[in-house]
Amino acid sequence: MLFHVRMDVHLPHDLPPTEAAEILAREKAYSQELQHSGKWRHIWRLAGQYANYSIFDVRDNEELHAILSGLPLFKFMDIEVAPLLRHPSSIRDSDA
Ligand SMILES: O=C(O)CC1=CCC(=O)O1
Repeated sequence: MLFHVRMDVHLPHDLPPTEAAEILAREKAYSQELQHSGKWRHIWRLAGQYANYSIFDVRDNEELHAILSGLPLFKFMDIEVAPLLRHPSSIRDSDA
């Protein structure tokens, strides 16, 4: 199942820089591992915002929830999820 996910990051201003750097490094590694696995299909920065649009390709809602709640930045994020399905007017044969 494909999901469109928006993540807005709100790092506390009083988070010590070393702690922030450590969390961001873990976030990057976690994200890149899932991108290599094919589950995290796309990640795009929203220009001018500490936010991203991502596309996930996962088995079901439960797997998506497990992935999102495992994000090292999870407690600092607002997350919006939209399930996707093929549009009847799409000219594409697949979602690749
Ligand atoms: O910077 C972000 O948008 C948050 C984030 C998610 C995965 C990642 O590497 O950073």
